[in-house]
Order: sequence, then C-alpha cells, then structure tokens
Amino acid sequence: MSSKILLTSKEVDIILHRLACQLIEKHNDFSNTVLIGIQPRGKFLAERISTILKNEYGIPSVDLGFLDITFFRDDFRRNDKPLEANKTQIDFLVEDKNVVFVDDVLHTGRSIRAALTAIQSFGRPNEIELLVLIDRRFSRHLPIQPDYRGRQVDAFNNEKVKVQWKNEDAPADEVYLISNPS
Ligand SMILES: O=P(O)(O)OC[C@H]1O[C@H](OP(=O)(O)OP(=O)(O)O)[C@H](O)[C@@H]1O
Ligand SMILES: O=c1cc[nH]c(=O)[nH]1
Repeated sequence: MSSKILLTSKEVDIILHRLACQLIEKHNDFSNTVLIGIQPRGKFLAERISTILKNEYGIPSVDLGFLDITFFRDDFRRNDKPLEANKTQIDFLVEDKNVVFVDDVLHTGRSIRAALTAIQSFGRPNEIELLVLIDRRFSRHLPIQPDYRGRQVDAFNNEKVKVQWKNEDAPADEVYLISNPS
C-alpha cells in the first residue's frame, strides 16, 4: 500500500469556503433549505460547511441532519459480516424543502442512490441536490452527478480516495490517494 496527498489542510479549507459560498448563491438565507450529511463521513463535511455558513457568513441556523443508508444499499445482503448501521438524526420534515445531500466522496453513485430512497421516509422534498468534496471522475455506475464539487479526481480501480478530517488522532484535514488499500 502506498499513499500520496491530494489536498492539504489549506486546500481543503479554501475548497470548503468556496462550497459554502456556492451554496449561499443558490440558497440565500437557507430558510427553505436543509443540509443532510450522508453517514458516516458526510456528517463531518456537513458539520464543517454548516459552521462556516454560521460563523463566517452570518447564516444563523441551518437545518442539519444525518442520514444512514446502510440498509438501503443495493448490496447490503452481499456482506459476509453483520452490518452495523450508523445513526440517522433528522429532527425535521423535508416536505417541500430544498435538500442538499453532503458526502465526502462520490464514486459509483450507489451510496447516493441509497440516500435517495432513505430520505423518502422524511417527506417529499421540493428538490434534492448533491455536494461532494471529491468527485471521482469516470467511475459512476449510475446516472448521478454532483451539483457542487470540491475537486474532481481521476483514480484507478485499485486506488481509493480517503478524506481524513481533523480530530483528536489526526492533526489536520487531508485528502489522500491510496494505492492497493487492504
Ligand atoms: O459512490 P460510492 O461508490 O457509493 O462511494 C462513495 C461512498 O464511499 C465512502 O463511504 P464508505 O467508505 O462507507 O464506502 P466504501 O466502502 O465504498 O468506500 C464515502 O464516504 C461515500 O459515502
Ligand atoms: O475512492 C473512494 C471510493 C469510494 N469511497 C471512498 O471513500 N473513496
């Protein structure tokens, strides 16, 4: 296994601010818009964008939820090991709302396909858009494309893009391209 850095912490920061600005251009004060982070890793990105919207662009409260898609995936029965779901936490209805799905990586599109099914339990949105930090190009299995993308990446099938968010164990946000991940 080998890895190379695709985005540094500074580059991630610049991209997050750009994505926040693009959202504001379309959704203004977010009065009819909700952000839904796709569990598990879209949650961190959705939280970061929502903090930027609040602290740096004065948008006081953005409805923010987290959606688990584990049992909505079309391949969930193919697992050898029992699957563990993450938490869905959506404290509002999405009826007639403009929903923005947020995830760290878009690859085959199957996670987002599952999210489109899972969200139906929370109402009928006016529209659903997709924001991703990394768009893996030419790797889609389904006709799903992002409306907001941080960076487009070309990667081979034996490679994986990993988004590392800053936490107690990781000193900085970074995005890596990993070859032959285990
Ligand atoms: O477009 P897709 O092919 O669905 O891949 C994108 C998903 O993959 C990652 O999740 P996760 O690590 O749970 O999935 P993975 O095992 O496929 O990498 C990532 O956080 C996205 O949710
Ligand atoms: O490269 C990829 C593909 C799917 N999911 C990831 O997190 N990275």
